[in-house]
Amino acid sequence: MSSKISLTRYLVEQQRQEGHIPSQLRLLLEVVARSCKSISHAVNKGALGGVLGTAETENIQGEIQKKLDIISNEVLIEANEWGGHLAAMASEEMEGIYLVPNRYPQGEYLLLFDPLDGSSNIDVNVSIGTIFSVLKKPEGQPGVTEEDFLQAGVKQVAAGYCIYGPQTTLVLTVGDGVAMFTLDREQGSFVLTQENLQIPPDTKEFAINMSNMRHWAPPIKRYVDECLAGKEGPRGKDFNMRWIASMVADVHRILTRGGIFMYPWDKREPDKPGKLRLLYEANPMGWIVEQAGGAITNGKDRVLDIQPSKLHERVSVILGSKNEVERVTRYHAEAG
Ligand SMILES: O=P(O)(O)OC[C@H]1O[C@](O)(COP(=O)(O)O)[C@@H](O)[C@@H]1O
Ligand SMILES: [Mg+2]
Ligand SMILES: [Mg+2]
Repeated sequence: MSSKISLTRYLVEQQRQEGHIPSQLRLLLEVVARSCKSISHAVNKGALGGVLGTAETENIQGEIQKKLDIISNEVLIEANEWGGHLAAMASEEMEGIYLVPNRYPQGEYLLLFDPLDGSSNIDVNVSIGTIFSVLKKPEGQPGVTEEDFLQAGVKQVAAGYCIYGPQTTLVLTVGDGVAMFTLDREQGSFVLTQENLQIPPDTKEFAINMSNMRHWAPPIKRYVDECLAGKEGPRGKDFNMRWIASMVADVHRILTRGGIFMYPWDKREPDKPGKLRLLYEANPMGWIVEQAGGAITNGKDRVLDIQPSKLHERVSVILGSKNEVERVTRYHAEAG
């Protein structure tokens, strides 16, 4: 790239030329990006910053929190409660919604996030990330309630993630394709490094936690069995497998070179639709994937059309290269 375009300049251009980003949303996204930069610094310090290890507390999902889960949550809350033009926030790490202090006029937006995705990888120095989704606060009433957050993924006005890996990279959509920004540590700013990302429709790479194979539903087993059969099987080609156990890292790979990612329903906890959370994991990642020409379903329906019924709702996720996602979804339909 000949001239460096910062995230700020990119957003200003989008606002001016395309009319996609109202100024309040632009400022909000800049605050989120600044928070991700702080989290990235904390991740980089690792043991030197005292951020590794477990905090000995549980979140609402019954998961033991890591120190970095809590630190990242605090960074996002503190930065956005004063600077983000928000009415309220919701997070994987908080049971209820977080109302920003009263101000006039009240912020128009709702921010949802998974402050630290891939927690099991924190202490082993493997890529982790932050996922975020922005909704508009429904009009017509002064306060904010949890119901205001229960909007289908198609209503998102911005979505993104930041991956803390060998590079810190922020990926963003406001509904006009997907753009990628790399953190320039010397300058301290995110610089545009790719625009209009496209996921190839076909792939030879799948991502699923294979240790759960015995618990899967038949359509998932059928799909993976066919991949494993390789050239000699019905697909007539060999497949490769990757499972990083950080959704951000698996999705980032798929955005870069294609692939399919699955965290489906399984028999371990039959009453749960899946492991991943609809509002702050599946919906933002799903919108990014769709904006890059990919697809996301829960095996049956498009995830972005699901009407949520609770804040921490879980969902089965099949996302990535379009033809592969359609195949897995068809296998579910054929199995009834
Ligand atoms: O350890 P498992 O069961 O393979 O689960 C891995 C999945 O869990 C997650 O880590 C869940 O996210 P959190 O770390 O935010 O709870 C995903 O990022 C990842 O895809
Ligand atoms: Mg997560
Ligand atoms: Mg998390």
